Amino acid sequence: MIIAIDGPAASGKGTISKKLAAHFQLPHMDTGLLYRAVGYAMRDDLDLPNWEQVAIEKAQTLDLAQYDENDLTTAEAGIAASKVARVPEVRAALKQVQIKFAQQPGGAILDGRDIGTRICPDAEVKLYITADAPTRAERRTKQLNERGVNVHFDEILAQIEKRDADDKDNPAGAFFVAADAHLLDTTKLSIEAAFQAALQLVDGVLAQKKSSS
Ligand SMILES: Nc1ncnc2c1ncn2[C@@H]1O[C@H](COP(=O)(O)OP(=O)(O)OP(=O)(O)O)[C@@H](O)[C@H]1O
Ligand SMILES: Nc1ccn([C@@H]2O[C@H](COP(=O)(O)O)[C@@H](O)[C@H]2O)c(=O)n1
Repeated sequence: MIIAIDGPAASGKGTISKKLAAHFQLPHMDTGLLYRAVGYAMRDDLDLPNWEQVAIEKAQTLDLAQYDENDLTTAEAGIAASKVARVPEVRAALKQVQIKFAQQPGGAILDGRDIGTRICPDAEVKLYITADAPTRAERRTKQLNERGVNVHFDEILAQIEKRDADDKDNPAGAFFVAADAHLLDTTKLSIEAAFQAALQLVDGVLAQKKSSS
């Protein structure tokens, strides 16, 4: 079974994906980390005249295991990720990694921006997790502050809104709600309530598929 989970920055898709993965005992891939790793690897190279070619080479030779997740989950790495994500050949290289992960026996859960629309268009279940931008910024600010990173709500909100807009109008991307995705707005939900709502949606789709097969 493949579960595809998409949504905007800091919407809680990773949190829900990890909990669903534990529940269904499926491997999980946070595909944003792939783009973040390429962005982080490019941190000193993004001003080079040939930065796109350098990014393509880094994506084609990416070994995610070589990166520390703390380095990848910074606001700066998110901004760099959004930039390299606009290069079609970077997306093509990372698509191969994602498809290989999705096709392992028994299935998988992947979360990102284009999982239901492009990477796994035939996924059994597709969820689109969202929350309003101030709520997402508040959660991300709290997350970074708790890690000792001194950021303010206003700057994080501005970054999230810019990243959402850039991702949505990325001509190389496919960040939109898949026609067969189930929408879940977590703005007013606790983590546990959001997980239970997601689980209910997944169970509902699986029950419907079982009864019609
Ligand atoms: N429903 C919720 N209520 C409160 N906090 C939440 C909720 N969902 C997630 N969070 C918190 O918000 C932060 C961001 O969540 P998470 O990393 O799951 O988002 P994401 O969509 O995967 O982010 P990214 O865009 O970076 O991939 C985390 O600190 C998480 O614990
Ligand atoms: N499937 C994906 C996943 C991510 N991106 C780009 O990476 C950025 C960081 O992603 P997070 O999920 O960690 O926030 C994101 O803003 C996108 O630009 C992507 O294009 N496709």
